[in-house]
Amino acid sequence: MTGYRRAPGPRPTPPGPLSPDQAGRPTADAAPRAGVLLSQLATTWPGAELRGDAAVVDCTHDSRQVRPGWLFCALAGARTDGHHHAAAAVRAGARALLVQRFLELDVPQLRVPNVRWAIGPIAAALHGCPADRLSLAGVTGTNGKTTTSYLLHAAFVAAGWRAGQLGTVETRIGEHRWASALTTLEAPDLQRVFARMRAERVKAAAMEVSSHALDQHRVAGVAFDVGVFTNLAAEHLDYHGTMEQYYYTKSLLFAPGRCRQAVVCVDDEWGRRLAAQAQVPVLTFGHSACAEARITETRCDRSGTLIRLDCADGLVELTAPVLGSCNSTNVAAAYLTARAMRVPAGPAAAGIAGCAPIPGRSELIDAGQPFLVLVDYAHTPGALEGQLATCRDLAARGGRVHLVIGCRGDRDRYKRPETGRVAASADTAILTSDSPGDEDPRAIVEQMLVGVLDRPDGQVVLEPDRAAAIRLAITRARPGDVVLIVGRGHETTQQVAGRELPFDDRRHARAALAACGWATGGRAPGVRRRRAPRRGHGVTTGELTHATVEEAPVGFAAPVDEVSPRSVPPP
Ligand SMILES: CC(=O)N[C@H]1[C@@H](OP(=O)(O)OP(=O)(O)OC[C@H]2O[C@@H](n3ccc(=O)[nH]c3=O)[C@H](O)[C@@H]2O)O[C@H](CO)[C@@H](O)[C@@H]1O[C@H](C)C(=O)N[C@@H](C)C(=O)N[C@H](CCC(=O)O)C(=O)O
Ligand SMILES: Nc1ncnc2c1ncn2[C@@H]1O[C@H](COP(=O)(O)OP(=O)(O)OP(=O)(O)O)[C@@H](O)[C@H]1O
Repeated sequence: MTGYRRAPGPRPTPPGPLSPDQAGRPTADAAPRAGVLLSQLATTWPGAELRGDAAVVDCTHDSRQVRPGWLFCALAGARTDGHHHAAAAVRAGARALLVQRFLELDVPQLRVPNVRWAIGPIAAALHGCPADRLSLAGVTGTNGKTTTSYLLHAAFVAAGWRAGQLGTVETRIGEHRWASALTTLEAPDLQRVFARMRAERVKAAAMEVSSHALDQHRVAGVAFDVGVFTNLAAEHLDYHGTMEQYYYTKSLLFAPGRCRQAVVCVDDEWGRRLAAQAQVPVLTFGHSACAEARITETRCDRSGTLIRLDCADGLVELTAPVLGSCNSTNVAAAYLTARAMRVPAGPAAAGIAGCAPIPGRSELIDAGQPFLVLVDYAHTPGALEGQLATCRDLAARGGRVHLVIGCRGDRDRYKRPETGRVAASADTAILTSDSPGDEDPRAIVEQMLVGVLDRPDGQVVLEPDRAAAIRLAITRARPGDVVLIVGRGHETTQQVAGRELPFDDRRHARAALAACGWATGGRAPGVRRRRAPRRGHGVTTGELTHATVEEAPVGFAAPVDEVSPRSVPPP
């Protein structure tokens, strides 16, 4: 994206205090602001055509979000065209429109050739380009974005910086936290958050950048100090079409103007290609011999991961309370990015070492039971393979691994047989539902079965009811075993037949443990209570400042296709 420059004239005042809306986005409260003239915003986009003029105080791409005095940006989408919703936006108080074609509506309008391309820079200009005054890291890749962002955020905090974070799980501004609806916010929401960060004196932020966001220009108007690439594996191909296109979209983060320097993991072919092609300064890292910063050793146990990293700081030993060897590159990415952003080495390492548990990422559920229960967000066959290897390492000698896994509905169907094949290497693979959406969960499980046809009987169990699958895994576990529940991680709802229904793997795991006599503070008869969990583990996480949906009662366990429509407020 080029053609971006700051709007002339006075900067608008920062937005008022934010409050979470129902979808979990921080929203500006209706604080009166002078606003920015449409004619000023017009100068940010070459070729923009103006009809009328008015000062606008904020902007949105969604007519349902409009507040009095805002600019409504009409996006032509895949399902509907924002231009059809402009009249509703005006009725809701929109003072002006950003359009691709002038509309017969009596409000000032700014016409640009493509609203998607312009919306980021215009939203940035409207808020006074707040990202320009933040130190920003953008993390992209198929796996590891969330984990790396949390570790990086912890490094900022350890340096004494006021910090921000944006990603799949939540948005954090200093001590404020909001649950996320998207990995990367839409441009108007993103710029509003940056403005709030500036108003709250945030110095640096770690942000996940999804391929959807890059494709949809959500980060247009943002220049990252550091762009981080973790890895690439087949995902979202029903959106991007091919791996080549997926790679190309990810690589947009590393274009000059979008990031100033790149920190690239070269453990896969895509990272090596990116490092060779990027037109910004690149620091390569990973296990690979060609990496400039090389991980020379990785050790994992129940307390977390330790790596030795041979880098510009010398041979650095880093620990992080994140389980699993897949995290070695996340730890290295966080450290190297923190250093590139001028976090001193000591605080960078200390912050990563002291990072709080990351919701739904190898999260331990500890009710004192003599086996491990892990809830994780693995959703690619490669990530699952890594988690299973970790679980085998964590199991006691002779211990078994019981896996609960499904594949999401309405997307990435091609992953199902391969996921089934990898799943079948667990001692017990319980194939179940995972947010089936409009698909029949049994049909999804059958597609996973294609990959496990050659597995011996008894290891693979079909249980489309996810709650029952979790209970089954936990009742099968013996001392020294590991129960791995993957796919939903931090998520607290799933999509079932057009409805968003409450479901939290962690709650169901705790309920199943309690049903077996294991509960925090309690003790199953005849079994000795394990010692207290080590630092960073066994802690309930994900307690955000609001819930987007009501929770189902613990133990809610109706079969997935018999769940009644309840508890879900409209979006
Ligand atoms: C598949 C996908 O990416 N869809 C995105 C796309 O939707 P779309 O083209 O279908 O939009 P649409 O529904 O036709 O609406 C067009 C426009 O009309 C507006 N509208 C619509 C109705 C109305 O009453 N009023 C109104 O103004 C909409 O707000 C929109 O601006 O354009 C919309 C506006 O930019 C996005 O919000 C929407 O993301 C949806 C919410 C979504 O779920 N995206 C997911 C897939 C996503 O982005 N995920 C990634 C992470 C992926 C991962 O790693 O797992 C993320 O960054 O979160
Ligand atoms: N560097 C990595 N390489 C491979 N697998 C990883 C890596 N980091 C994490 N994983 C696995 O992928 C899962 C998702 O990790 P994480 O949430 O950090 O990635 P993400 O890129 O943010 O994915 P999402 O956008 O879906 O949240 C983890 O729960 C873990 O199983």
